[in-house]
Amino acid sequence: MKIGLGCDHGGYNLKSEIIKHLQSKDIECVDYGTNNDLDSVDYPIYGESVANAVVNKDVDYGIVCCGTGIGISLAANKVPGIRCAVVSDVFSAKMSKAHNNANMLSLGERVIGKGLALEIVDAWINTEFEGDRHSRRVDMINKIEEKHSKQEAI
Ligand SMILES: O=C(CO)[C@H](O)[C@H](O)COP(=O)(O)O
Repeated sequence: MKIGLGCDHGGYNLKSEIIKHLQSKDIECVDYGTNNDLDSVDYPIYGESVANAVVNKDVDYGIVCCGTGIGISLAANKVPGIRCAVVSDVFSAKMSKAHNNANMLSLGERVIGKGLALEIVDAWINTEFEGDRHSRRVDMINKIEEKHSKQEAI
């Protein structure tokens, strides 16, 4: 499994811990920045970079972090094909994969501690999409995306 990771300054420390954790499990990580917590940067840049890597299949999944996990997930979710879930508990992490087939996970460094964040990451990585009725609903989300991108082109 290959995971792309990205963050702004507010999520840099958590992203670094997640990379260390994943690498200790021999999971390949591609880091799309940012590279420190001192320089204030704009989270949409990093949300979009990781989202592009996921839709282009450069990586299998994306994990992004900012202060709350919200802004960077909003940016990632603007890229067609991305389902990025902001998660702060283990149950939601599992469900975001099992029911929503989330291909990106977003975490808030200013919201949850490292211990919980790593448990969330493990739960998310180790949960499979259940398909069945959930496929129909994910397809419906994709249809909404298609409908609105066509409207944009008019
Ligand atoms: O959580 C975030 C976006 O959802 C950002 O990390 C946060 O807004 C950055 O704030 P600041 O520039 O004050 O450090």
